[in-house]
Amino acid sequence: MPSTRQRRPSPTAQRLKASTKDHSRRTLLDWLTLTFGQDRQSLAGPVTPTVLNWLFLVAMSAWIYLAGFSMTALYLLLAWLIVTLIRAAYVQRRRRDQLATIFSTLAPVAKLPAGTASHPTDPSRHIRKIKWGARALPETFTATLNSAAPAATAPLLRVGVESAIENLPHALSKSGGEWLCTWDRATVTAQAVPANDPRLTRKAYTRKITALIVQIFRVPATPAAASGWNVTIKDWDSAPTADGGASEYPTGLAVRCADRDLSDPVLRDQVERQIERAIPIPGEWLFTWDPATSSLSVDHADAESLDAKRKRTQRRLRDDISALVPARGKDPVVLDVIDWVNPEMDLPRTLHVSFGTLAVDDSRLRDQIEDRFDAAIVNRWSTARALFDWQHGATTELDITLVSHNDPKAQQRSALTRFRNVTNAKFGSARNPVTTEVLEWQPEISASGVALPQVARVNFGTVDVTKSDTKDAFQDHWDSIDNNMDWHYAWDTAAGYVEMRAVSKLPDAVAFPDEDAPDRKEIQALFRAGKVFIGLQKGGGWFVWDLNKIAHGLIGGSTGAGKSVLLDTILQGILTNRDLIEVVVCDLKMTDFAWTPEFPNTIVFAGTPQEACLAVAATKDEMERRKSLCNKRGVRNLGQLRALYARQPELEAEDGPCPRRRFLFFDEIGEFLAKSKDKDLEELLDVARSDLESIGRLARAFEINIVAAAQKPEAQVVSTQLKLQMQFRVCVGPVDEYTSKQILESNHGTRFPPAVPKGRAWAWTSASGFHLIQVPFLPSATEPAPWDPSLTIEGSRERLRAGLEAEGWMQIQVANSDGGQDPRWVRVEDDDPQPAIDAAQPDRDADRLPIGLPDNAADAYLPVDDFTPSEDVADLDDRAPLGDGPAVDPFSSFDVDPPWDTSDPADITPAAT
Ligand SMILES: Nc1ncnc2c1ncn2[C@@H]1O[C@H](COP(=O)(O)OP(=O)(O)OP(=O)(O)O)[C@@H](O)[C@H]1O
Repeated sequence: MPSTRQRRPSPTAQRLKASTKDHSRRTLLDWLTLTFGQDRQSLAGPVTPTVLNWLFLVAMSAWIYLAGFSMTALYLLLAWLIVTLIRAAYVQRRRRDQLATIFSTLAPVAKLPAGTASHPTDPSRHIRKIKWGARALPETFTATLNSAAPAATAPLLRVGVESAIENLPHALSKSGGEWLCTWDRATVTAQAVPANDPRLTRKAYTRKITALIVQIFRVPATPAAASGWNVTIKDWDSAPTADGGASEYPTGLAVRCADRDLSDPVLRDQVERQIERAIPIPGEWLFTWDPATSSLSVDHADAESLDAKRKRTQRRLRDDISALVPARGKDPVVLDVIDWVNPEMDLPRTLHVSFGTLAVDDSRLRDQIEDRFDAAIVNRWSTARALFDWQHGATTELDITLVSHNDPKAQQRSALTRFRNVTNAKFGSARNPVTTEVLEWQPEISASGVALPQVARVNFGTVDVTKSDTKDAFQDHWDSIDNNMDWHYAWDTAAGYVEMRAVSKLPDAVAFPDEDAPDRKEIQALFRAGKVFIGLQKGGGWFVWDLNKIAHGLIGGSTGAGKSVLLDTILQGILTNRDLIEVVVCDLKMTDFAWTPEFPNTIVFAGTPQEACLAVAATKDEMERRKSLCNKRGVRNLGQLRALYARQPELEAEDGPCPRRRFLFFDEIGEFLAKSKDKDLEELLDVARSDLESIGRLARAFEINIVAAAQKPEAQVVSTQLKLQMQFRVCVGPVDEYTSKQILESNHGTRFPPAVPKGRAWAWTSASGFHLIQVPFLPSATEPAPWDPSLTIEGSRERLRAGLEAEGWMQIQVANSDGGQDPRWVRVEDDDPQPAIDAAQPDRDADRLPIGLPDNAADAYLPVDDFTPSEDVADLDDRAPLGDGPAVDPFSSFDVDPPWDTSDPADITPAAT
């Protein structure tokens, strides 16, 4: 029987058979897995299809056991089997598709291996713990990233994976739910949550914050660079929303910044501002930077908390100062509060500002920064003031200290600001600013409650300060700073600056010093050196008329202002120095100076115009005599002649004693020189006028000096020629502009402060310019001080008499033309006492009238032994009125108590009385 050989199935048939077998097995597996294990989406509470399937089987088993197997049971079982089989085939296939989708979506970002075409990667090896929901869509799953994936090592880069997950459909997609990702190192668990899940708000915040950190720190997207970065939300809080709900917000962030340098203040500032702007929260973000660990902690604080206030303060001050610096250069302006006034306040005590290499060394810019910053401080804290301490080096640093507005330093600053602004506004311009600096402050606040400089300097830049109008205007302005003191001005017009030093106020009245007072001795020493003390000058020091430089003087002023008193002080020097000086007194009124003939060196007293004309003529002759004497001895002036005689006494023995300095003294010269109706007199006057002009022109070398007083020295009376020679002028008391011009050739006579005290005058020499002075009070006869009757001022007559007595002179009485008697002085040792001037005939007897040198002059006057002034004396009026010294009362030894405490030279504050 032939064996029938069975044919082997074809490969296609074999593959079909195997596939059918696989399919059947997978269908069975799918059915078993889904029906009895994984059909777990909830139908109602804990009831899931799997639970129903198990319940159905249990119920069927119980039924068959109790009722026996029946066809109904069979049909039911078959129906269930078919339904579950179909469901399993459909659901499991869809789930596999979903899993494949999840895998294929995540594989690129999670760097998951895709496998090969023949051996594709099984997605369930990487996507695990899947919980399926409705419509075969995932509800949760876990994926473990490949260690090469950026998100596996760099938390800030997880957003790529999360975004991929968020694109996947899930069981709650339809109802608007979202994926929520939680990370455990490289493992991400995705969970679909409903749209109203509060964690979604946190997710949004976290995502935004992370993106912000990446953006503001420019975190590189490479795993290596980003691995040290992390952002953690420390905690959350919720705030009520407008619709009555509540919304969550983060209350703390911890940012780890790999090895980024966090010490850069600009970066910090930018980060802080951006975080605040991007993540607004109810309250305030506080930033704690730790450059050592490269970490930043951002914490929420109540907006009204101290820390929040301090942060805002620091931020605003930083903005204030930054706004004041022109944005030049790269360096930012960084302000830090170093410490606070006290632990409970947000008022800073010290601040530090770093300007880096910004160009802020221009003093104007610095002043502007200081003024405006100070204004900002005052705006914020009305009682606080800022003090500034600049340090310029490679970088510019500034320490700012806030102090109370009562602090002396603060007052100094605000005073300086005021001076600076006013001075600049008045004298400067935008192109040419005038800068004011205070070199030294007075230690005390002034009576008016402001800080005042002791020494200040104003630099005028290119403003022309050679003009006296500009100088005067500036001095008037500066004088108005305070009424309790004066200023000494030292101008350097070439360099364009003036330095002011606070000095004692010019007193309203001061007595001429007592004869034994040091100031009197100094005045005397000056006089003997040819320097006539005139008065105390405003700004400190004495106004001294140097006869060696300026020969003739004119004193004008309104009646009763103190002209005669000034002339008395000059006469006092003349009459005291009998050995050196002689004087011709012309007093046509015969009132104020009628007492002068009593004294030995009044060689002529002229009381009528004729006498005065004679006196002038005789003085002119004397000038000629002196001139020819000098010519004879080949010297140019009397000083040289005196020196020659000192070297060669035999010459003096031959010529006779060297002539003394002669003063030609006129009271009311205007009245004397005015045109006379008397023809003879007018002829004499004409000669006198021209004699006076030549004396004015030539007499300096021969030591003849004119001192003339006139209320109104009008040009038609006192000739311009003569006035031109009188380069020492004084205007006592205020006068109108016309008179001022007659006296001073300027309007200074109109420029007196209100309530002019007696003896206040403008004095001028061509050498020293104008000075406001106070003439000390010296009456011709002892009388009470007009400003204080309890003080008695010894008159010049009494002083001179005492001096004569002390020197061995004796007063005698001589008959005068009125039948009375006048006093005269004679040397006691003289055999034949002979007064210098006969009282009865003051000028009518040429023999006895010593116009020129009297024959007995050598006996009558003390020897000329100390004429040559010592250097000290010669320099007395050149001394710096105040120098570096304090504001000194130049007549501190006077009887009048000055209105301030002279024991403390720096103290210009009026003493409490
Ligand atoms: N330096 C002074 N200090 C204080 N008081 C003064 C001073 N000078 C003058 N007086 C007061 O003013 C009065 C008038 O002064 P004085 O006689 O010198 O004025 P005068 O200008 O010479 O007036 P006249 O032109 O009328 O002679 C004095 O009696 C005195 O009371």
